[in-house]
Amino acid sequence: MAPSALDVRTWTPPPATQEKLDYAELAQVDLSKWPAKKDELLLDMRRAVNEVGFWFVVGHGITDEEIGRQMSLGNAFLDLPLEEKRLFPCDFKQGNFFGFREGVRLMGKSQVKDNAEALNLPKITPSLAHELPGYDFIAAHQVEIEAFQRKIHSNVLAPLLSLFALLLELPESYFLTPHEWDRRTEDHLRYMKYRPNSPEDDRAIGNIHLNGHTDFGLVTILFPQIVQGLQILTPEGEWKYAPYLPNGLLINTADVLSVCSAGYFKSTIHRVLRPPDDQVNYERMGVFYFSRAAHDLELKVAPSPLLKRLGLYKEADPNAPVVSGLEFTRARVKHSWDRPVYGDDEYKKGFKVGGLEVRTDYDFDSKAELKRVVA
Ligand SMILES: O=C(O)CCC(=O)C(=O)O
Ligand SMILES: [Fe+2]
Repeated sequence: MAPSALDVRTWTPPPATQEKLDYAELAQVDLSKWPAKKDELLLDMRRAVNEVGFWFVVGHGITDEEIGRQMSLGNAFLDLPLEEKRLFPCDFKQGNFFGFREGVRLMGKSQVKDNAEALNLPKITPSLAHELPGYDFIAAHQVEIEAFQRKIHSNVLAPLLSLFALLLELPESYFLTPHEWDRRTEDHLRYMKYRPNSPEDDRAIGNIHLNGHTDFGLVTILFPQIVQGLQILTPEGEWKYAPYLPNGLLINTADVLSVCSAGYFKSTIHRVLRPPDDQVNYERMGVFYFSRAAHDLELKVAPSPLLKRLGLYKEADPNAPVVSGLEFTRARVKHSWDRPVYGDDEYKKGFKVGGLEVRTDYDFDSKAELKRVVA
């Protein structure tokens, strides 16, 4: 019998690396303290966001089985024939990231193509039904994908957004209300797979599978990744590997939260390298949830008492055009992805949307330069 959309082979994780890598020391925030031990959790969060800008969330209630099942679904989808995956490509001309992203761009000045592919799925909710890519495979698994997305939203995103607001001494609902489940946002669940490169290709691209970058939304949730490669730029200006923590969700703050907090929450720079030798021949399957700006969010500094005391608050210029979350995100995606070469010189120039200048050059050689950027 021909395989049907309902047949999903169970994905099995490759073995952990035995190599001694230089790992970042990351805080762990236990979300089972939410909301009963809110004050304690706020202290934990303050430490986590101010240290590296990447931290682990534990006690979130999402099981290994649920995560493993999503890895299996993502893996099965990305193993479909290319013609099928190509049915609903991301419309980069419009800065629309929903759909399939093929590994077609050339990496910098090399002749090597991007070795990663991804499928980005909007929240499965009526207000965004028109954005859901119409694959039979997704339709066949829609109910469980929606349930997983909803669980991420209620168990992880909602408490985090509330805690960000409380840290800024804003009403708890400040970020959450515009990003409630049913509201239109550019959030997406992503299945992403890097396929092994030949040693020659990796040499040609300096072993970099994903250039240094920041993420475009409020916060990114990375499900456990056993195949090493992700590196974080620490406040000391050093690239350190993100450790693997079973059932720990890796969290990082991103551009929109940085704009809304005048840089109090840093948009953390990270990149992905060729895996260590004992994992280099495995595919690197990943599941992520990218929280992105609500369509109607105004990109401006929040009127936070903390930011005011720190001298970071700046009232928006009443004559400057208001940039919406939708405009910002679409411009950001278009700038990054609507180009044949990944990370070319045009890309590195950054771009402007409304009165907002967005920096996109995170390729450095010297430690001094790294330090300047993260300061
Ligand atoms: O693959 C990873 O570990 C990170 C991917 C990432 O940073 C991104 O897609 O923005
Ligand atoms: Fe990223």
